[in-house]
Amino acid sequence: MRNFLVAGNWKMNGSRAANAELLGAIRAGVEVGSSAKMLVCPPFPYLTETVAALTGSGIAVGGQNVSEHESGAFTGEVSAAMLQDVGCSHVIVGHSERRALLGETSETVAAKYVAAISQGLTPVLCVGETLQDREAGRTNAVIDAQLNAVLELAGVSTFAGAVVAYEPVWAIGTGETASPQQAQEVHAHIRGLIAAQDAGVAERLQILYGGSVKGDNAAGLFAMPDIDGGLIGGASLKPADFLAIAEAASACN
Ligand SMILES: O=C[C@H](O)COP(=O)(O)O
Repeated sequence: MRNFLVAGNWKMNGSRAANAELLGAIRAGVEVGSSAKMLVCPPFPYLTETVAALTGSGIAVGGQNVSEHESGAFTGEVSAAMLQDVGCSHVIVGHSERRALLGETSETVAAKYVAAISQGLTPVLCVGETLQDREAGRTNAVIDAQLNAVLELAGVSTFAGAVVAYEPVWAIGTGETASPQQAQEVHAHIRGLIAAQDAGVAERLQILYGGSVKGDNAAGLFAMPDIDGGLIGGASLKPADFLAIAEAASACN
C-alpha cells in the first residue's frame, strides 16, 4: 500500500509576508485533520524561513531545482548539499518549464536526479508530453525517453528513494486537466516501465499527477489505482484549495 503525497510547487511566486500567511493557513488546516503527507517547494530565498515556519508540522520542504554539480564556480546555482543543509528533504527535477524554457535536457535532468539522490534528497522527477506529442501518439515514447535517461544513469534501485510526477505539459496552468482515465493510463505505463526492471520498486513508487489539480477534481484523480497524489502549482498558493486537495488524498490513505 502506497501513501499519498500532496506537493505544492510555488514556482516563482511569493514574498515573505504572503508566505507567512499561506504557511500559517496551511499549518492551521493540517493540524485539524489531514493524514496525507504534504510537501511545499518555495523559491530558494524562502527555504530557510519555510523550514522554520513548518517545524513540527510534519510538512516537508523541498527545492524547485538543483545543480547537477557538487560545488564550485557555478554562479547562481544551488547544490543538493545546500538544500539538504537548510532542511529540505525533497527537490523537484526536470519540471517541464525548466526543460522548455531553460533548455534542460533529459541527460541534465538525470544528472540532477543523481546529485539529489547522492545527498539523501528525494527527487520529484517530472515527466510529461506536450499536446503535439499527445496528438501525434507519442505520449508513451516521450515518457519512456525521459525516464530511460534517468534509469540508465542512476539505475532502477534509486527509484526506491524517488517520486515521479506525471505532468502533461498541455494541462499545466491551463485549467485543462487530464481526465482520471487519461492520467491513469500514463501512470500505469510509468509503473510498468519501472516494473520491467524491478517489480518491488515499481509497486512502492509514488507517482504523482500534476496539471491543473484543484480542490474539486483531486478526488477523481486520486481514486485511480496508480495515482498516488499530486504536484500542485496554482492551487498550492490558495490554502483552501491546497487543503481540500490534501483532504482528498487523506480520504484515499
Ligand atoms: O508543478 C506543478 C505543475 O506545473 C502544475 O501546475 P498547475 O497546477 O498550476 O497546473
